[in-house]
Amino acid sequence: MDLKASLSDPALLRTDAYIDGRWQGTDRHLAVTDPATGAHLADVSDLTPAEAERAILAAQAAGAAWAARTARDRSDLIRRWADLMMAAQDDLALILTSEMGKPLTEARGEIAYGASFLYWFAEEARRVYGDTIPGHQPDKRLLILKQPIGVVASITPWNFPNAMIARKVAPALAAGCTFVARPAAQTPLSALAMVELAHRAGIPKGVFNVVPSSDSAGMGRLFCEHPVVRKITFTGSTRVGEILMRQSAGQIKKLGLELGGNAPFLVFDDADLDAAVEGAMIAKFRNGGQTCVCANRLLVQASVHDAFAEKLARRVAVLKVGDGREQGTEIGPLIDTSAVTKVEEHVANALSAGARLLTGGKRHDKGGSYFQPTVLTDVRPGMAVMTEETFGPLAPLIRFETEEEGIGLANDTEFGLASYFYAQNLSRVWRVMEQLEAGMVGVNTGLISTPEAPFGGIKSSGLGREGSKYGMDDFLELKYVCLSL
Ligand SMILES: NC(=O)c1ccc[n+]([C@@H]2O[C@H](COP(=O)([O-])OP(=O)(O)OC[C@H]3O[C@@H](n4cnc5c(N)ncnc54)[C@H](O)[C@@H]3O)[C@@H](O)[C@H]2O)c1
Ligand SMILES: O=C[C@H](O)CS(=O)(=O)O
Repeated sequence: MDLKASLSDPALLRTDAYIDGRWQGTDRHLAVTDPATGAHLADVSDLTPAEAERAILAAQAAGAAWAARTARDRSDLIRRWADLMMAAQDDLALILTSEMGKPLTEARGEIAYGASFLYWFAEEARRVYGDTIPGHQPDKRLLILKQPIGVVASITPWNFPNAMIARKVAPALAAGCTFVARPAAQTPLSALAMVELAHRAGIPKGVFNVVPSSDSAGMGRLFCEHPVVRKITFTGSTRVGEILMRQSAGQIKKLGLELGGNAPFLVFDDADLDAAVEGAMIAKFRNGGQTCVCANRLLVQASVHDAFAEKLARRVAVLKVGDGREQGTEIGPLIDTSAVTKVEEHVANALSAGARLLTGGKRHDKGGSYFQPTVLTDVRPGMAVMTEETFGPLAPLIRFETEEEGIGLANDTEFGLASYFYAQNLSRVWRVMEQLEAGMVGVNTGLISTPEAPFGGIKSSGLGREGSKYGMDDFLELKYVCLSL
């Protein structure tokens, strides 16, 4: 498929780096391929860390003027950018599905989700309030100023190639910071289309820069070790988050870490089972199971287990697997064949230890990186699916007897990002929500992400929050002024 010819605005398909307001090519390129077909989509500039440093210096040069603009100015520019993103929703979704694989309906949803962070922080920009504090002496006046951190660098994953950048760049620019984004090498086209639209919106040169690169580790070291970069905002695995923490410790660099998950999805005996099944379908199979907040373990109270398992397996068995561009596709290809191998290994590990297959369980007949949506039951502690993030369309069911046992199983993980449970008894709802060790809890819902709410986790799932009124604080420094009259 000729992606550029398929766009109503072919100029959105950009392949060079965007630094200091200019498109800049290199003599090395990284190939972007279509996970649905394996077809070559584009060759994108592949920057070395030395070349990417130009973006850091451009962001530094642009910083003072951007911070000096009124909040209203920054707000208007960010909102105009969001308007342009929504006007280009179909093209941006086609670019996203082509490089990442998710169904077009979900890609369109991601563009709206990404834009919603721009709209949200366009408003928050104008509400960065300081404080005055009653003085400790008659001639003292105490002030609190909130000022932008400075140059921010982002490293983001392939699974939400628009929204994961939008959720970071929006508060950063709203706060008066400038930004250098290094997108995942698998999905740079979405980031480059975003910055094309930022350029059209009038975001000044140097404020938002995008540096594609296949040198993940090298770019990480550049951001961690460069003194001009004052904050790194990372979304990805806990493994890499730990590397970045170690690498940036020498400069006490501010970090925002949105890391791995292992979300429990509890179904109690007083749950509405039909609602729980629909919630599980969203929480488990959205983006083919390739989201950090996916239900990784489905914990079902024994008395309702068989009824829930039968309903769920029936729904999963008829999910339409295919190219994300085909009408009606519900499950696209996984990002690559190594992702398929991981799902296969989790299924084999569970079956060999006594789990039972209810539906799916194998690579899809379509070949490539397609996998059958799968439900296992009789899963037990000690199996890989209980401790590792599967990141694919695999729903493992685990029985539990008592509420206490269910909560104990849910919390038995190093992670603490999202969690979900279905119950109707009000006292139980309060008990469970208070005891779950997670940054986010969905009660009788499988979809919790929204810009109004703080997104983030505890334990090995990360540091900080993105979105909500709390999301601005991560891009601001507090300055205390003691004024003597
Ligand atoms: N908490 C969240 O909001 C969130 C969102 C999406 C994905 N994730 C997590 O991300 C993981 C899946 O995404 P992934 O496979 O792309 O994760 P990953 O950690 O392998 O890669 C994430 C990004 O880091 C880069 N990277 C890899 N090694 C690096 C290094 N040594 N130094 C600097 N950067 C490096 C990658 O190129 C990519 O751009 C899962 O664990 C998922 O839970 C978390
Ligand atoms: O996995 C990445 C995203 O954070 C998931 S969500 O769309 O924000 O829920």
